[in-house]
Amino acid sequence: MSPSNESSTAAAAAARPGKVMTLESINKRVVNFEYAVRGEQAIRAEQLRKQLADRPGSLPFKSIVSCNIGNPQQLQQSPITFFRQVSALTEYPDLMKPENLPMTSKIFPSDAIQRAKELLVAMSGSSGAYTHSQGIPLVRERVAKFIEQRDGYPSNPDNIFLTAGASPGVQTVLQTLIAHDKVGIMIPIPQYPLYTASIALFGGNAVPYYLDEARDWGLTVEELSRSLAESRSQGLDVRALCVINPGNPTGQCLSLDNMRQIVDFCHREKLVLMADEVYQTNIYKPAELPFHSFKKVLKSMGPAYEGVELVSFHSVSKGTVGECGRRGGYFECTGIDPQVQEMFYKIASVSLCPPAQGQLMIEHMVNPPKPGDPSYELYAKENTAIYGKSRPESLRRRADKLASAFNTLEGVTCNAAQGAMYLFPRVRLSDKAIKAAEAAGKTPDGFYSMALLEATGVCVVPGSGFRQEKDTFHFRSTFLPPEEQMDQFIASIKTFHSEFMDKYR
Ligand SMILES: Cc1ncc(COP(=O)(O)O)c(CN[C@@H]2CONC2=O)c1O
Repeated sequence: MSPSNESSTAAAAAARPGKVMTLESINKRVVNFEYAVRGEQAIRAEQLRKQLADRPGSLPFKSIVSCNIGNPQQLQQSPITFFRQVSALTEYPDLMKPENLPMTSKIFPSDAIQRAKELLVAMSGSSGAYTHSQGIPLVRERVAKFIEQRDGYPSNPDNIFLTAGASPGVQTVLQTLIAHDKVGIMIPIPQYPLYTASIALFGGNAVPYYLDEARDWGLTVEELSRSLAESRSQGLDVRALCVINPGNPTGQCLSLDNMRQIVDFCHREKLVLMADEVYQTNIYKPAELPFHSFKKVLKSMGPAYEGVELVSFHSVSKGTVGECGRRGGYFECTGIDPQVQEMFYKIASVSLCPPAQGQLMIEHMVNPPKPGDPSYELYAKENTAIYGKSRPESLRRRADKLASAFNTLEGVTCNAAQGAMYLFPRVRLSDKAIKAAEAAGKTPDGFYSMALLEATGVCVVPGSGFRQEKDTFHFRSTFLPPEEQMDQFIASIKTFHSEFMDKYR
């Protein structure tokens, strides 16, 4: 190394005596963004889970109940058998070799074997191979067919991008939209923190519009207009409106009229509509509030709305599939400039491809066994057990039972869940509790949620993690614990709440 290089190296080392990467030196956006669903409570819950494993009986409860995350299979929701049979066969194709088929056919139904063979061909022979960056063409064709059958309007596989869950799809679109630091993205409050976290990471501005708790978390165009006018008056270049339907954390479902108003609003105000529809099969009032996709609503409004730019997101993480860890999702582009779609493809190609097994799970979700297939009877039974159509289904019962229990608690009100998998009760806390929270350096609902965890093992997410009306306090809980555990789960919350309220009167 030449003397001048040596001196520059020494100077560089002297200028930075410690680590290259420190909280002071790394990207401030990374330091500053927050994602509450796996925040302080979740981290503490894992510590307590480990303590219980290492020292059983050392805590006032026997187990941690993770109600902080919509993770159905962590709370004993069983996977759909057919989906796992196909996954197993695609992961170990030797099972389908002629010499093994007599044994395999005793365990795997013929339609699972046939589906696995078909999908292996679509994946150039192995689930270990990279796939097309936009996703396996056959799977995208099946997603398009599912969308056509659901909505009654054409869908083009070339406008569909398979992703490692809906999250990276949302991030791809936000990253593409946020071209400078004055870009605004409208998000609901309360909101799922994927949006605020991603907007912050990409250097944009979250533009809040408030859902109305008194009206079942209703969304009004008046509020959208207020929020948009205010942010534009502040010089923001507002480019998109994010809608989560059914809502997370609030569980509301939009009416058809409300959806038409939202599409018209985006049309008038030239906003990209980002429709997060990952809970589209978690619908608990199908008669009064069935799910309508924004794709269908937009197309039903006729040629005057052809120019509206819509991106719709779906996932295998929710509904009766609940395969969160497999990382499967997709987004469909409607009215998006083809050259911009090429940019989405370019972003996707940097990560090479979404997980193959995640893509296969998408195929199973949109193309499950049909009546007459050997696996249909079992599929229909399993699907009904989790989310029946003809009777009050399990998830719906749990949602109503837990909401009713919350509404019996002193100072608590809770809207019923119309969809999704969460309840978002409001807790009215005493000044004494609020002061104790401040003294502990926590938000009031963070203080309450942590006390709940320490006393009962129930892990929820403080409402502050989703943002909320000023001076209101909430927490978000899933209603996923198995029905047979619900009574004990509710009893522990009731006991805790009564003791907490007495302590801080
Ligand atoms: C509204 C919404 N959109 C997107 C996602 C991302 O899903 P995938 O990336 O897994 O497809 C979630 C996940 N829900 C989180 C995870 O569990 N609890 C939550 O609130 C969500 O609630």
